[in-house]
Amino acid sequence: MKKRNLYLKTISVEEALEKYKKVLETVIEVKWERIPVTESLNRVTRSAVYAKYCSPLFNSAAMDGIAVVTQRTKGASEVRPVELTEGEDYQVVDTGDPVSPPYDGVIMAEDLLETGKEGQVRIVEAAAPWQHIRPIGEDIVAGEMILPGHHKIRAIDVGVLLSAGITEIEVAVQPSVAIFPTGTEIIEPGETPVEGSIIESNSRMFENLAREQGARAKRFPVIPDDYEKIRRAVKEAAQKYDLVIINAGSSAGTEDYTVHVLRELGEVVVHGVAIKPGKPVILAVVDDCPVIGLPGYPVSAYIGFENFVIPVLSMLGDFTCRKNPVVDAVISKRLVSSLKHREYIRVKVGKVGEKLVAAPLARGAGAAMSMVRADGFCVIPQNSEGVEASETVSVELYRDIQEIENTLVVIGSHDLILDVMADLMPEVSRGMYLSSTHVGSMGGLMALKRREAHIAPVHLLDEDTGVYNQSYLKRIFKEPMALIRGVGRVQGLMVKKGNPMGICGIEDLKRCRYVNRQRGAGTRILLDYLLKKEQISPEEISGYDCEATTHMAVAAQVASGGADAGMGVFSAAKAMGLDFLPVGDESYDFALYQEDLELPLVKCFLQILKSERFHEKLRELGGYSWEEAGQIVRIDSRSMK
Ligand SMILES: Nc1nc2c(c(=O)[nH]1)N[C@H]1C(S)=C(S)[C@@H](COP(=O)(O)OP(=O)(O)OC[C@H]3O[C@@H](n4cnc5c(N)ncnc54)[C@H](O)[C@@H]3O)O[C@H]1N2
Ligand code: MOO
Repeated sequence: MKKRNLYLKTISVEEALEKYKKVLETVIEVKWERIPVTESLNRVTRSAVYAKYCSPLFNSAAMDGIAVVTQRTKGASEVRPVELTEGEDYQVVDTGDPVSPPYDGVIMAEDLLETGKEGQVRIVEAAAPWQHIRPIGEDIVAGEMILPGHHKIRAIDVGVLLSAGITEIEVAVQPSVAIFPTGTEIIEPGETPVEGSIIESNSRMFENLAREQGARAKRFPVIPDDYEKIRRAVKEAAQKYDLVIINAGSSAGTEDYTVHVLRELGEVVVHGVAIKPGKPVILAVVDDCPVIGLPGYPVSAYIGFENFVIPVLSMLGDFTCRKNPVVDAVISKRLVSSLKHREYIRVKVGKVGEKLVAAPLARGAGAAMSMVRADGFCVIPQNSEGVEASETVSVELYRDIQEIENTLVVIGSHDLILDVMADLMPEVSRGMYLSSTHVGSMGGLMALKRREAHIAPVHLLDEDTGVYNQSYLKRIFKEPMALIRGVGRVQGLMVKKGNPMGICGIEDLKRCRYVNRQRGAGTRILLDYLLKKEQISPEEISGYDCEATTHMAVAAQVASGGADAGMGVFSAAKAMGLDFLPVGDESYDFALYQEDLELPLVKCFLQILKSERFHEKLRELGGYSWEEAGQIVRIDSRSMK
């Protein structure tokens, strides 16, 4: 068996960083260069910058009008106007023109009266000395400090530097970063993947993250898992670049060479940090150059970059580490975490009433889409076992709070139409968004009850009446509720193309591997109802306990051969190229408090449901009906008693 590389994961992020910084302080230093001010945006000043010239450079008119000898305007009033003569008492000036002795004040053009004579004006109010004159140095005085050292130059700074006569400035050299993706299974984007190929993506994410920080990044082609090739690349890059990032091969795999290479070439200061995702980070130094090994999984890679690469770039480029705003939010479901590490859980955040609500997304280190969907990270500290639903947590935001406040929070049963609606929301009403989290119909109603969602999409069959949704709202809520009618949709069994198992109905599930939905999902309730009708017990279904949380996840499981059948909507089967055997029609509606019907976000939602654009999309997806979409059913539980 090939040698594995077991690493420690007990050191905290802070300890690891401190240890690394201590070593780096002895080997790296910020480099400086002089550049034109016109190209200095976002660069960092070395030391304080002082004005060369005053601004304004001379006493100047602040208004269009005439520059006057104020002494001669004395006593002017409505009853005793004063007439002034050009060349003697005044001179015509425009805003910004110099005003020099004997002139010592400016009268605005609109305060001048005609006398009918060329070169003469009449005034009815005296001018005070220095009136409407910007004195020399009013804005900037020569010798005054304009910017301090270690300051990131902004657009306004560029303007002021130039007005003060500064054309060149000494700034930190932008750190240069070499990025090496590694892995024999990794192919370049655009190449055709075969089984086992992974399309290279991390290096491009690093490249852009580094640029966002103000560094210069050079991305190299993928290096296969070959000790010698990796060694040569790192050795060479460490001579030429300020920082080297080597991606993947950081953990315990038989072909994870990174740490061995770095040990041979230099010093590995840290391997493994108590952080999840991102554990197998490597912090090393080769020939006085920091070399950081980041894990291969995209989320781990991102978190490793934020926590370790950015601080090192800040040391190299004299940047201040950018910090995302941290807010308090209520977590929408229980989260269990290990005591051993700090965990970064991606969350969607929305504002319902006065509180911010964070809904956790997929936790896997490979779930890059969870980062695309997320509005921030909920950070569960090391030594914490997790948090209960409705507890307050800290969320590090990376989306604008204003956008979050303009987001309709939809939590409940999943359907592909929610993605379509989220796409249409800003199109129908600019600046409005929709975020959806999928926890099943009952989960959605519970979120609504805790006032953590605006809207809960539901499809819950009342087994006694055969009517969908209404009886559940009456039973669960005391408040006046409303049901916005959504779509009718066909539920059915999804099976592999050509139906190789010859599945015809519920009875046939007894002889195949099934993939179920999670407890509380309407689709699962429908299955239970159908099983009961056919007098089949869940134990007779192999895979009854195997759960997926969305229609698409069920369809993907069947498509990949992980299961023979699963239940879901037609559109999911179509999207995954599966055969579909209808078992019934159901109503997929939206529950909310009646008082929320007036919210602008809800009005926009209603508008979408009734729009032709939306119906067109439903037609494309297939398997839906929408005659009643957008109709409102008011449900008042008291009135039924
Ligand atoms: N026995 C153990 N196995 C693993 C451990 C462990 O402690 N013991 N740690 C796990 C953890 S945690 C992580 S994170 C990963 C890190 O793995 P590596 O850094 O060694 O990376 P690889 O195994 O080469 O790749 C992981 C994954 O990421 C994909 N990948 C790699 N490079 C790229 C790229 N440039 N762009 C996109 N995706 C990339 C790669 O194909 C793999 O799917 O190790 C666990 N294992
Ligand atoms: O560190 Mo790994 O990123 O936990 O999955």
